[in-house]
Amino acid sequence: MESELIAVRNLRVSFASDAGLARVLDGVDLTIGRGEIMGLVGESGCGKTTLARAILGILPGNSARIEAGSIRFDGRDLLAMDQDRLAREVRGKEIAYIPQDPFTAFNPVFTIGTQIDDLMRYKSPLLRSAPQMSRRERSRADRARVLDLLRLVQLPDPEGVLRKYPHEVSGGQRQRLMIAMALLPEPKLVIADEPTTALDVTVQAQILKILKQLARERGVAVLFTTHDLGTAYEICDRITVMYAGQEVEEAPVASFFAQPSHPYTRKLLDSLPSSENGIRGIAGEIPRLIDPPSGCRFHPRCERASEACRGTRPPRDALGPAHTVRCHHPLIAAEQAA
Ligand SMILES: Nc1ncnc2c1ncn2[C@@H]1O[C@H](COP(=O)(O)OP(=O)(O)OP(=O)(O)O)[C@@H](O)[C@H]1O
Repeated sequence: MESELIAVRNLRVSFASDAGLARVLDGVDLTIGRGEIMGLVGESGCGKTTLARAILGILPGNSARIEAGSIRFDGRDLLAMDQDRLAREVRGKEIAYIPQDPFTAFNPVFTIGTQIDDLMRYKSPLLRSAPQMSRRERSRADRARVLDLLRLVQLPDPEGVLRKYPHEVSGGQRQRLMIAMALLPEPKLVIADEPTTALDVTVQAQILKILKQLARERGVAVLFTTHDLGTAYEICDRITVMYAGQEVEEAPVASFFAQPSHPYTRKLLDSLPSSENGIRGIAGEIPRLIDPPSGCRFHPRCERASEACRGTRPPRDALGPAHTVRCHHPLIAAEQAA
């Protein structure tokens, strides 16, 4: 792994609901290196979006509670930072966001150009790198950068696109716009939350290729959440697997597919559709997060589970320099790992 950009440690987040307190993140650890593309995978409801939102500092204030943990980003603890400073200096600047549904991210009553100009007024990297520039010079320079980036995300007729309203461009074009807008402030980390689920498969592949290429060229790290292991294989350097609010394995892509160590990772891989097995689900059910299983939350669905798994959550064991697993009975032990 490159040098560390973000380190989430022991993050605990609960949501209050009428049915009780749901422990949605239960002591999550996650590390992403500079310029690294990290995939966050796991079944629906395992906490991927909640983790992404906690990093962005946009958990719903009325129901979510951060109970413990730290999020160190480029030398600062985001959870200890003043909320206004976080909004002014970090969110949308150093950490950018590409949402699942690009349509709701745009305001329907303004042209795309107006919305990009507004973004640049507050988030232009020139505010930092060339503070002496007049506003007019800055907006001219920003406009040139915007057009360059729109060409790089392969939008036809970039000038024309800027004059359009969000409903006048296709879903794929809106998502290309979101990638360009996320990269404009020159962030260090982009959080892409299932950025292509709303698109058809061919457009998905093109967009992911563009995201990967631009992130690589600019040395931007990406946290990429997805249900789809095939997509994670295509674009990620490493993959973190979450199960019911706990991270269970973090591995470089090659080891993830060749040497999965956590039984849940193995089952996720076995559930990929194949010509021999068809589609095989994972036996058992995801636990309720209001009264989750003790110890390792996967133990009720795990054939290898023992008393130890019911009793305590396994520690994070290193299998290799960038490969860790939390399991009392891992499929691959440290001495066998590549
Ligand atoms: N605002 C909220 N209030 C109460 N519970 C919530 C809230 N947001 C999320 N949750 C609960 O937190 C859990 C994790 O949800 P989250 O959206 O983080 O999962 P996910 O892995 O991103 O799922 P998906 O892949 O379906 O998007 C779920 O049980 C969900 O019901």
